[in-house]
Amino acid sequence: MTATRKHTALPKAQILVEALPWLTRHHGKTVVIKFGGNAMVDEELKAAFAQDVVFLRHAGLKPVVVHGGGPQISRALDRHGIVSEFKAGLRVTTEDAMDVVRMVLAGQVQRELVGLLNRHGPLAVGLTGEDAHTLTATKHQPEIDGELVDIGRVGQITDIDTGAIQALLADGRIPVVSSIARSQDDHHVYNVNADTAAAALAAALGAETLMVLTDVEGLYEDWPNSDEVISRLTASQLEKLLPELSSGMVPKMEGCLHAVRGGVNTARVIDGRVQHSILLEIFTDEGIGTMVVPDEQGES
Ligand SMILES: Nc1ncnc2c1ncn2[C@@H]1O[C@H](COP(=O)(O)OP(=O)(O)O)[C@@H](O)[C@H]1O
Ligand SMILES: CC(=O)N[C@@H](CCC(=O)OP(=O)(O)O)C(=O)O
Repeated sequence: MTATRKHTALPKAQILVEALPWLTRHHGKTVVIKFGGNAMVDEELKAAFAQDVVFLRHAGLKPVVVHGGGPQISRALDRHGIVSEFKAGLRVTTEDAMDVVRMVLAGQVQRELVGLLNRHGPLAVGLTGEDAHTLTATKHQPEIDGELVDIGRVGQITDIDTGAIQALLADGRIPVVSSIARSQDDHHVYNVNADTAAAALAAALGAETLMVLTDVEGLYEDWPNSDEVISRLTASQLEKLLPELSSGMVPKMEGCLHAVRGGVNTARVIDGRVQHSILLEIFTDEGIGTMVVPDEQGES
């Protein structure tokens, strides 16, 4: 009986041992995980995401969650009779739309993730970039066809104060951040793309890794004509590719570039629709999805 039990438990022990090199490399390190709204497919997946994050925390890492909620915002705007429009991958955000964005991100999506994480103990604390000056922004006007375009209350991050997040991490908590920023004069709030916010936070926190969970397998080489995923590229290679990218991939890959250039060791875009995609990263040397590395790490 005991021998049988030992026999069936052995593969499980081996699996834990296989994770050891990754866990050793990341012990005590900060990992910023961006959970995209498109990757929040169903309840099971969201619960599995929470388990993975709690696992990392108990394995000695310091996970910081930055969440999106694009589709959830679009649905809520629709209910308010506001049509969603995107320019340069960013939501055109009127004053009225901003109220809805804030309500959905901070009041719904963030609360839900905090709840799922806290099923495992008193770990997660939610905040938005407005809290403790975490994210300060000015109005962002993207350049489209050589002209600056007004897209309303969309913010470009100018300052980051990591104090509140660092304090939570030091206390063993898991910060869950909504991508809303305050203006310098504190008169209004801005809608910040969640990929951009996650990347900026990863750089400011000196994170080891940025993981971006989305609804595709990674960066496709020739999207939408082929589903060949680029598995690894350097910051310079990515920089050359940026002008060719479209829609949601623009802020995502710009964010990865910003993070890696800002000192983050690796930035990864992975398929959040796959259950336990974060843990799968731990058990595969080259990882899944697309990995962006600093130029010094070259091609391999
Ligand atoms: N080269 C590309 N490779 C993969 N996806 C791309 C590419 N170019 C554009 N996309 C689009 O970007 C989307 C992901 O961005 P987005 O919709 O903002 O997701 P999220 O909610 O996770 O931030 C994909 O679903 C795909 O439609
Ligand atoms: C300025 C801007 O576009 N903000 C985004 C914020 C949410 C987000 O980025 O969510 P995903 O990561 O799920 O796309 C928006 O309003 O949709």
